[in-house]
This record gives sequence, structure tokens and C-alpha cells, in this order.
Amino acid sequence: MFSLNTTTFLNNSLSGVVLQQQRRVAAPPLVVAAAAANGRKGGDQNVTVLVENSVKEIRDASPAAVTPVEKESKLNVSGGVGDVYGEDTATEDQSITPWTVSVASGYPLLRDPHYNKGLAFTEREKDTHYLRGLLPPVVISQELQVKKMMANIRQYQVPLQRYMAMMDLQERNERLFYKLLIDHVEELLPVVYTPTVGEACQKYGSIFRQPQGLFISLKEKGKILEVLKNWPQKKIQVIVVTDGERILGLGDLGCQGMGIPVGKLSLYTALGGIRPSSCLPVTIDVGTNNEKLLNDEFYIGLRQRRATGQEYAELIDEFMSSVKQTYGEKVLIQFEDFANHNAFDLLANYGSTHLVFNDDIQGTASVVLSGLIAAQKLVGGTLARHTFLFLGAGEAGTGIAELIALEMSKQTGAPVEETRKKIWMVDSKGLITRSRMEGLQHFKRPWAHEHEPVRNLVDAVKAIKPTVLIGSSGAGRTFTKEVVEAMASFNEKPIILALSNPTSQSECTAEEAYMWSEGRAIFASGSPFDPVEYNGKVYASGQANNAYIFPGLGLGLIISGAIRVHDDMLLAASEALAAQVTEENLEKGLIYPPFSIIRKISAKIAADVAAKAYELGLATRLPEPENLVAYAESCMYSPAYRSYR
Ligand SMILES: NC(=O)C1=CN([C@@H]2O[C@H](COP(=O)(O)OP(=O)(O)OC[C@H]3O[C@@H](n4cnc5c(N)ncnc54)[C@H](OP(=O)(O)O)[C@@H]3O)[C@@H](O)[C@H]2O)C=CC1
Ligand SMILES: CC(=O)C(=O)O
Ligand SMILES: [Mg+2]
Repeated sequence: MFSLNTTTFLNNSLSGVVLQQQRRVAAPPLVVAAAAANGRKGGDQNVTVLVENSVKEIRDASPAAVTPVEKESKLNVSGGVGDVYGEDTATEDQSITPWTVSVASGYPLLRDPHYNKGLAFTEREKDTHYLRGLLPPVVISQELQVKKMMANIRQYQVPLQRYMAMMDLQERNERLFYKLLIDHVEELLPVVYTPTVGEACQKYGSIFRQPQGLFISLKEKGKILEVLKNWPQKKIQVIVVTDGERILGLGDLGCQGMGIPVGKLSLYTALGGIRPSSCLPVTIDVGTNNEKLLNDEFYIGLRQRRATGQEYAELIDEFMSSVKQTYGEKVLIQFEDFANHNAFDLLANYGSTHLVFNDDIQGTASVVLSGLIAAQKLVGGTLARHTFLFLGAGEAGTGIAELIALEMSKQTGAPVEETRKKIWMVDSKGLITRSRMEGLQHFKRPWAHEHEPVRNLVDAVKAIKPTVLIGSSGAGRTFTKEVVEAMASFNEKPIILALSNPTSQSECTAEEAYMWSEGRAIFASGSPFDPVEYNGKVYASGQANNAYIFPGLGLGLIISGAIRVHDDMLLAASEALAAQVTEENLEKGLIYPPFSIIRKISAKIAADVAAKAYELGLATRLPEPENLVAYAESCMYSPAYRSYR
């Protein structure tokens, strides 16, 4: 289903390199700034400063503010790392150029989230950057700032208050925000991501303070190129875009879906090490069919019903071509939380012309396959011995099903048409069978097998007797006691995945899964659940969420200069993630590794995805680095403060 033609990729790949090189040659040379511009003027003047850090870090600054200095400068670091973020990786690799960075000084510096360090400015920096008197006398470390912020955040009992505190921090001191998120990822992921981001989107209009991404509405039709130019950062490598029509399992939230691209991109940085300034959150606003929002005085989007058909397609098409024109063909565009009547078409329409990836279809598939691969160590045997039943036959469900079928086909040598027969689906009308074929959406058709009609899930479970039950319906509490008990009646260790987000939409809770299966279920969920105690034993459960995959996948695409996403990369990502599950994890019943080591995991995923890109001839960054894991790690953004001198 996701497969694309490799020859086309290769041709595109080659022409991509040529185009990049031509553009580079034609580009005007950058102005060389004097490194010794320190102390030039005071007040709110810009001051050119040398920043002690690696080249890739320094390029974190907006390119407009970055100017090269002589090669022998102290800033010259060895190793082919900075080129990852360079415009033309192939040519810059040989001689990495050091840079100076022009940042504001004085009061504007304290108001610039990219450079602000709050109370961590040193005495020297206070002098050189005209900060004396603007800050209290104390100088504290970033570690102490983290400690203080965590203590503050923990005081909030309401999750949305924690979310807002984190967003405020991101807008005030970006590096501290990422330091917090990276150092306390397991605690803060539920704050900036699911489940809390769901509530944040529902109330986005009321809590809106600052724009955190680009809003492209029907009003911008014909002007999207100019709109992209308004975004302050120019070197974008990853865009997450939504039209807000299927936000988590919460439905159409229109323009307020912006919380999702913002959240996903903060994970790209925190979990995958993509620098923040390379990330662009976008919401395409074509209206909303959500009456509640249309009548909400605080709603921030277009107050009209959704545009569809040609009007919708034209806006998307203008966006896609403007993005390519502005950022080149290697910018990764992640489609997120589109409704399925658009999502599959967007992937099909742009999959062969742009570097696109649908997280809900492909990222979810990859993370679930990974969990199933790991689960084999607990249940024994191979994937092919299983029978799968899904509740929900949309993007997530059919995307996962297709990747499982592909993997089973690879493992057994059987054609994918055969392996699909082991996978069954229930949608809102019941079991998908051949007798329903006529009215079925195209993405459900491969799953219509011969069977008498079955109206509901519990009857389907009893009839099909699956070994794996996957919830991808967006409908909360649909794995009832009867359903889980039925699974446990014919499986020693039933595999039950309740993928729907946020927590309110989860098909069952961890407690229900363990209690109703008498502690025998292998359970994971899309949103996190606390460990559960049952019969004197504590059961932890994993988080089957695409957040394990997309940050590493994106990093792998970027470091290899990939120009297309291929199914084999998703399979490689699944294997890489599954390989990180330890015996210790498995003993606790966990089929995913902890998020606390996510950066290490992302580096491994990135390396394997990049290796696959090279193998498939889809990589444009040449030569291929010898040690891809080390290379991926070296490219990751660090939130540590840089020293301005
Ligand atoms: N954990 C993770 O990483 C991810 C989780 N998800 C979650 O998965 C859920 C679904 O997302 P997605 O696949 O994109 O959504 P879609 O809208 O594409 O699909 C939803 C499917 O569920 C079916 N459905 C809805 N309600 C019921 C019900 N009561 N009984 C049976 N079937 C039902 C729909 O049936 P019909 O077709 O008949 O309308 C449809 O087939 C969301 O909650 C989302 O948050 C998504 C991506 C990643
Ligand atoms: C996790 C995710 O992408 C979703 O629930 O839509
Ligand atoms: Mg999603």
C-alpha cells in the first residue's frame, strides 16, 4: 500500500542533487562578519558574538543571522556533523566553516526565547550583552533552573495548567524547555503530548497566547509562498501539518488542531534531536464542521463549514508546491490528524513527488509492528501464527494491518494477498466481510474476507478467535469486560493494544485489561497508564504510540538526505525499536522500551532508516557515514546553553 517506485526515487534523487548544487553555486556569498564585533554598541543593538559550541549547534541560529568567519577560529570543530543541517551536504562536508552568530543584546535578548538564558547569564555575559541591572545579581546553572521549573510545574494539579506552564517556558527560554523535556521525558510527555495536548486543542482558543506555527487558511489562497516567507526561520527541515479534522480521537477541532503539530515537533526536537529552528508547525484552516467551535466566541479559526472538493484540493496543492519551492525537495512533510477521506489520498498524491509521511497511517503501523515483534519473545512463535482483529478500520487500523501483512509476507515468503487473510477488521457497521464490499471505502477492501455478517465486536471476537486485538477506533471503553474475557478464554497470553487517544478514548484502561484477563494480557495503550496492582502484583504497561518512531525516522531521513519515504524504512524502524526491548522489560510484560532512553532509541532508528535509504538508492547525502549510529547521535540538538563571549 505504501510502496513507491524505486526507479522514480532514484531519478528524483539524482536530479535533486544536481539542483541543489546549482542553486548553491548561484547563491550570493554570505557577508563575512567581523568576529571582534563584541561590545560594539549597547542598548537594544544587535551584537555579533562568538558562541562556543559545535558548528551544528551554532547553525541553530536563523541563517539570516549567521555569518562565516575564518576557518582557523576557535569555533572550528572537526567531524562531519554540521553538514547535516547545511543546505548542500555533499559539498560542505569537506571543510566545515565556523560561524559567528548575531544575537540581540540587552532587554530584547531577555525576550528572545532562542537566546535567553534567564538567570543563567554569566557575569561576563551581563557585561558584554548590556544585561547589568536587568537581572538580579545571582547567576544560577541550567540544572538549577530545571530543578526550579520542575518544582513549579509539579505544583499544578490540573494537567492543562502544566501544559500552559510548559508552553510559556517554550516561548520564554527554548533551551530550558527542551532541557526539561529531555531530562524528564517520562513525566512531561503526557503534559506536552497525549493526553493533555488533546484538552489543549479543545480549549486552544481560550488559552491562545502566542502563535507557535503558521496558520494557512482559505484567506491565504494564492499567497502561500509569501506566507511561508513570513516565518522567521528559513532553513526548515521538518513540517508537521494538519487540517484539524481528526484530532486524536476527539474529532474535528478545526484551526485549534494547531496544538498537534506544535506538540509533535517539540518531540522531533526532544526525542529525535532535530533542532527547533528547523521545525515548522502548520495548520491548514478550511473551516470546521464542529458546531460547538463555530459557536464558541473564543474560536480562533475560520467561522465556516469545511471547504471540500476542488477548493480543498487547490489549497493543499498550493501549500505542497510552495513548500517545495521554498525549502527544497528534502523537507520532510508529516501529515498529521487529517480525516481518512483525505489522508490516504494525500499520501498517494504526494508520495511520489514530495518527501511525505503520514504519521497516523505509517508511524502508527511501525510502532505497533515493533511491539508485536517484541511480544513474540513473550508468547513464542512467529508473527505468522497469529490471527489479528482490529476495532477501527481507518488510518491507524488499516495502516498497521498492511505493515503486519507485509512483514508476515517477508517472513514466510507467502504473497501479501495471503497474509492479509489472517487480519480481520470491525468498523462502526460490524465485521468487514466480502458481502459489504460494494459500499466499502478503498482502504477497507483488502480486509473484506469471506464470513457471515457479524454486528458487534464481542461476537467478532468469539467468531474469529484472534490472538491479537487492536483498538484503533477512537471510541473509548469499547473493549468491554465481555470482550477482554473472551480474549482471555482462548489465549494464554492475549495481546491487547488499546491505541486510541487521548486517555478518554482508550478502548480500555490498563486496569481493565489486567483485571479482566486475570493478569495474563500483554497490554499497551496509545496514551500512558500508571502501573496497576492486581492480586498483589504490579503490572506496568507500555505506550504504543507513534512518538517512538517519527522522531528517529525523521532524523534518519535528514541525515541521509533521503528524498522519499519507503515501506522498508518503516520495517527497519520497527525492527530497530523492537531490538531495544530488553529481557528486563519483557519480564515486566513490557513490549516497548522506556521513553527515558528515547534519544538512544531514536539514534538507532535513524541509523537503520538511513542505512535503508542508502540501500534503496534514496539517499542524497554522500558519502555514506561509516558509523551511522554515531553520526546520528552527533547530529542531535543539545539544549545545553551556549556560551556567548
Ligand atoms: N497510538 C498511536 O500512536 C495512534 C493512535 N491513534 C488513534 O487511533 C484512533 C483512530 O484514528 P484513525 O484510524 O486515524 O481514525 P479514522 O477515523 O481513520 O478511523 C476510525 C475507525 O474506527 C471506526 N469506529 C469508530 N467508532 C467505532 C465504534 N464505536 N465501533 C467500531 N468502530 C468504530 C470507524 O468506523 P467507520 O469507518 O465505519 O466510520 C473507522 O473505521 C484515534 O483515537 C487516534 O487517536 C491514531 C494514530 C496513532
Ligand atoms: C498519536 C497520534 O498520532 C494520534 O493519536 O493521532
Ligand atoms: Mg496523529
